Amino acid sequence: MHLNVETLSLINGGQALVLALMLWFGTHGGSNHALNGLRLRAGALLLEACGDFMLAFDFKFSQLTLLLVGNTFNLTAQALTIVALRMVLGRQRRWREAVLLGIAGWLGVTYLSTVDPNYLLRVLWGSIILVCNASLNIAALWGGCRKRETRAQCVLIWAYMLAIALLAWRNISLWTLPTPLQGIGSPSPINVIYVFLLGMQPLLASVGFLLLYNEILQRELYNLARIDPLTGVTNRLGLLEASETLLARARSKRESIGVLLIDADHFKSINDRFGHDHGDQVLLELVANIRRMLRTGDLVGRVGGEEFLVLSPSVQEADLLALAERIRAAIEGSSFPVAGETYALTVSIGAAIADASEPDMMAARRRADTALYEAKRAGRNCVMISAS
Ligand SMILES: Nc1nc2c(ncn2[C@@H]2O[C@H](COP(=O)(O)OP(=O)(O)OP(=O)(O)O)[C@@H](O)[C@H]2O)c(=O)[nH]1
Repeated sequence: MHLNVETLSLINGGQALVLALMLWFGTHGGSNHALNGLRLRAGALLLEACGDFMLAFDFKFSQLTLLLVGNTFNLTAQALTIVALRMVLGRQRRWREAVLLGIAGWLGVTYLSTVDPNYLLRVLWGSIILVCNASLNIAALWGGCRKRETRAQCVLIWAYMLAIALLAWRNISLWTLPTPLQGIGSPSPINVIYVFLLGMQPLLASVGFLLLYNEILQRELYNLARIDPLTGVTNRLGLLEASETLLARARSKRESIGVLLIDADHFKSINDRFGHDHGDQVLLELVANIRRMLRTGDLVGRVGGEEFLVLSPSVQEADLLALAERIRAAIEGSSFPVAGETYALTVSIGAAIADASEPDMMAARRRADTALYEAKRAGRNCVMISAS
């Protein structure tokens, strides 16, 4: 089968246009950085389509117009794609690098076409710009690749690396030919792979964007279901899951887990006196105080209202009591700013140890609850531990 450049460009342009419309109309109805990134990618596809259509109808344009305008479309599309990817990932946009790369690409190609025409060097220069492009995208994706929940990022990094390897292969194979210019259009394996992937590029990159977007949505949903929106700490569901994970780890190490139930004393009076919004601010301050007292590996979550749970792995009773006492004293010693006044807040704490042999954490939670009840009955602002 023989396809000329015009036909290939028409197919590519049509593909990019359809994808641009799908992405644009399929992402309306909301506004956040990831959705805006997808829309920017739609804009880039539209420019790619314009560049391809110019090539498809090249007989309508002069060589110079084709070169200058066509490259402006393509290089702007590449720059927009870099920024769009960063937006989808929630990173800083960094327009400057993307724009500078586009300008360098445009100037280089223009110079090698008009001032000092050299087709081979132009191919090399275009490849260098594409490699820089791919590298900027890899840099944006890099941070997440180590985590298991960012598999789409890893896939995209591999895809960009493969693109760099192919560009290197194509250029090395061209430059090592006795007559490199003739090799550019020859049906060698690398040229066939290159043209095939170049043709699929709008589709492949768009699928990559959607995979990333899907992954980001999954992560947001996961967090929304497990994070308390007011205080930003783990909620009940998150605590339940974390409890099981910690217990499984404790079993394997034959260690125990400390459980603390922390409840603010007379919190209702804050709401009654200052209003609910100020009560919320006090809760935030309370969580910050608790967090400051925890070791790495300890977990704090909100059980509900003004009650918090701390899970502290690998502790004995004495360590747990010391931790609870530190938290209690720190809160008693802090002044909580409320509506221009300072409020002296105290907490009552019920403590319990979950033994590694326990089937789940529920029994320890209940014991900590009983101890908390005793602390309240004993006059509040104190720590009680339950017998295991
Ligand atoms: N501001 C605010 N208040 C909350 C929130 N959740 C629960 N509360 C309030 O916390 C108060 C808890 O009241 P109580 O259960 O009577 O407990 P308390 O006043 O702290 O008294 P003791 O626990 O017995 O010391 C209620 O007034 C709830 O409205 C919240 O998210 N924000």
